[in-house]
Amino acid sequence: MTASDSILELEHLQLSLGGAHILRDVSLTIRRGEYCSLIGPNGAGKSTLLKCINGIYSQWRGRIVIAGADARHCSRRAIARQVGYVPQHSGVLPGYRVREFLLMSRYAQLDSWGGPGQNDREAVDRAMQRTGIRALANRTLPTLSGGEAQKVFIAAALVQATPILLLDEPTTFLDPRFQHEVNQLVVELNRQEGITVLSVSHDLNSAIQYSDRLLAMKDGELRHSLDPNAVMDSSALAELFDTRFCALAHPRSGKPLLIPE
Ligand SMILES: Nc1ncnc2c1ncn2[C@@H]1O[C@H](COP(=O)(O)OP(=O)(O)OP(=O)(O)O)[C@@H](O)[C@H]1O
Repeated sequence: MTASDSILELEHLQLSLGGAHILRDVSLTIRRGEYCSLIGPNGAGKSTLLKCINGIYSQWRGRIVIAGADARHCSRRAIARQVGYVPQHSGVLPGYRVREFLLMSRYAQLDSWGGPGQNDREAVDRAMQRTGIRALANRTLPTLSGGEAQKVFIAAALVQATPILLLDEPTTFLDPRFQHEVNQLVVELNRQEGITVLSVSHDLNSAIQYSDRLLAMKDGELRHSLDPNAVMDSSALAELFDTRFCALAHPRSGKPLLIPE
C-alpha cells in the first residue's frame, strides 16, 4: 500500500483512563474507500478508539495520521472536516428541530465570522434527501423514533461532507427494517460516494456481509484483521468472544453466517 492509498493510520496507539490501560499499542492502516467493521466483546476499547480518532480524547500516546496529516497537530475543527462521527445512541436528545440541528452540525465548514449560508442550507437539504428524512425537517429530536433519530445522526455526519465516517453501533435498538435501511445507506455511501467507513458493530453477520475487513479488538488490543469471506473457520472469532460458532453459507451472498452455539 502506498501512502496515498491510506486515509487513516494508527501507530502504537495507547490510552489510559482513570489509571487503567484502555488501548494498548494499537496499530492499523485503513485504505481510502475501505469499509471496516470494528468488532469485539463489551469493554474491548472499540468506542474509545473512535473517540481518539475524532479528537474527543487527546491524551493518547502514539501516532494518528488522518488523510496524511498528523492528528497531534490538527485542531478539532480540522479533524471534523475529515472525520464524520455518529456516536452511540445516548438516550436523551436536545430539543432542536431536525433542520436546525443539522445546520449546527455544519460547524466545521462554517465561516467563523458568519452564520450558515446558502451552501450550508444546500448541504443540509442533500443530507436529508440522502438519508430519507426530509419529512422530519421540522420535528424536534425528542419526538423521533429510535430509527428516525439514528438517520438524523447519520445525516448530521453527512452534512460535514467528510471523506471518513466513524459509526458507533449504528443499528443497535433498531427494528429489522430500520437496521436494513441504515446498513444499506452506509454501504451506498461507501460504494457510491467512496466514503471510508469504520463502524463499531455487535451485529457480526451484517459486519461480515457488508465489510471489506473485520478488525477484531479485545482487552484494548487489535487481535486480528480478518477477511470476512474467510471466517467460515471461526476459530479467531471463537477466541475473541469466548464462544463457539456454527458457520453456514449465506443463501444469497455465499458469505459466512455465524450462529453462536
Ligand atoms: N472515561 C473513562 N474512564 C474510565 N474508564 C473508561 C472511560 N471510558 C471508557 N472506559 C473503560 O474503557 C473500557 C473500554 O470501553 P469502550 O466503551 O471503548 O468499550 P467498547 O469495546 O466500545 O464496549 P461496548 O461494546 O460495551 O460498547 C471499558 O472497560 C470502559 O469501562
